[in-house]
Amino acid sequence: MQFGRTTLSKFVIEHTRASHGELGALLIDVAAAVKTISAMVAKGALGGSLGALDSTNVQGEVQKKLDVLTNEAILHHCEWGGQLAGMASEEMDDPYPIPAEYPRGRYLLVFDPLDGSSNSDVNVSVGTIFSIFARSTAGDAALGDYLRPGCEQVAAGYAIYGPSTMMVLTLGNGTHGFTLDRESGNFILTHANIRVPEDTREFAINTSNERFWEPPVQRYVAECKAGKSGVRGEDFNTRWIASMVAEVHRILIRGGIFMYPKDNKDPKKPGRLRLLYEANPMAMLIEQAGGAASTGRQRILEVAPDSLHQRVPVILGSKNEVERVERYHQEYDTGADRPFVSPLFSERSLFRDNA
Ligand SMILES: O=P(O)(O)OC[C@H]1O[C@](O)(COP(=O)(O)O)[C@@H](O)[C@@H]1O
Ligand SMILES: [Mg+2]
Ligand SMILES: [Mg+2]
Repeated sequence: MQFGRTTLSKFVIEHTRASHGELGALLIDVAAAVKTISAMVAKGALGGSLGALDSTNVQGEVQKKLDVLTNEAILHHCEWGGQLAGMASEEMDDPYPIPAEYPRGRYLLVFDPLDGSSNSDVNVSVGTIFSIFARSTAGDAALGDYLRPGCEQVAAGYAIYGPSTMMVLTLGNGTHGFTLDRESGNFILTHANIRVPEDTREFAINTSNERFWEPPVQRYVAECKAGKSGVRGEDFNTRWIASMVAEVHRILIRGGIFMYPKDNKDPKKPGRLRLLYEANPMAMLIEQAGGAASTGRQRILEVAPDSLHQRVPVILGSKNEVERVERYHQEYDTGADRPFVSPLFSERSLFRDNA
């Protein structure tokens, strides 16, 4: 390591003086968990942890061995430090109380321990996503403490386990990327103040769901696909990795739009991604980098959660494209995208034989 470079530890302690370093100490524990997970994931088939278990999580998804192991890694790295009032995760039905032998703090840590876990068996990038809220006092968290809108997050971030391991972090003052230097074991600030380009010609969506999307999303994607020959007048490129972390990372680095929109595939699910530990932290990171994050009808960070594992439509990335998709939703909801047809000439009109 070259001395003088900014490590994640130095950065977070310097930027959390207002919380007397408590939040910084928690983030250092999260970074330690990330290093453990990075080593675990990098072992691949040699680690004996690939493949599925017989169990399902609260969302009815088959758990991978790595889903469970990475969840435990975060719990055990972060439970003892005295900063936390509780934790909640994609892989646990209910919030995790801090064990009796450890002191309580005022922070709540909510996380997706392994995002894109179906990709771990095929050696494609996966990640960890986390979100941090603060209570006004230290003590054990109640369920209601977790149900806060994303605009109240005090920090959010993700780790990406790709060719290199990175942690991307926001404390509400820009979005910053740190690359793991495996020789020294330190995360080094390599991407200060990341900015998402406002325009893009790249979109990411799982097009196998096209028939289930709402018309505004169908309209947007159809226009991108029409390229030079359509209303956009430019060709677009498409990407789908099926790891939200990898998609968001690409968008932070070179722009783009990512959509997992509302669809009618399963009426019980208003979206695929989970609000508290996927959408909210990514929305904060993207907004802090100058991008936008929306459900199509509302800023994600303003959605008031009503349950821990609630799902939400997600449209995020380059500002001008996200705003265009929002406009298409608005035009659809108000009927402004449909030509006006006088009721006199509609199906059952005065001028038709309605008998
Ligand atoms: O398989 P699909 O429907 O394309 O869904 C992909 C999406 O699901 C996720 O893998 C969900 O995350 P988990 O792996 O944590 O359940 C996202 O990372 C990704 O964007
Ligand atoms: Mg996930
Ligand atoms: Mg997951």
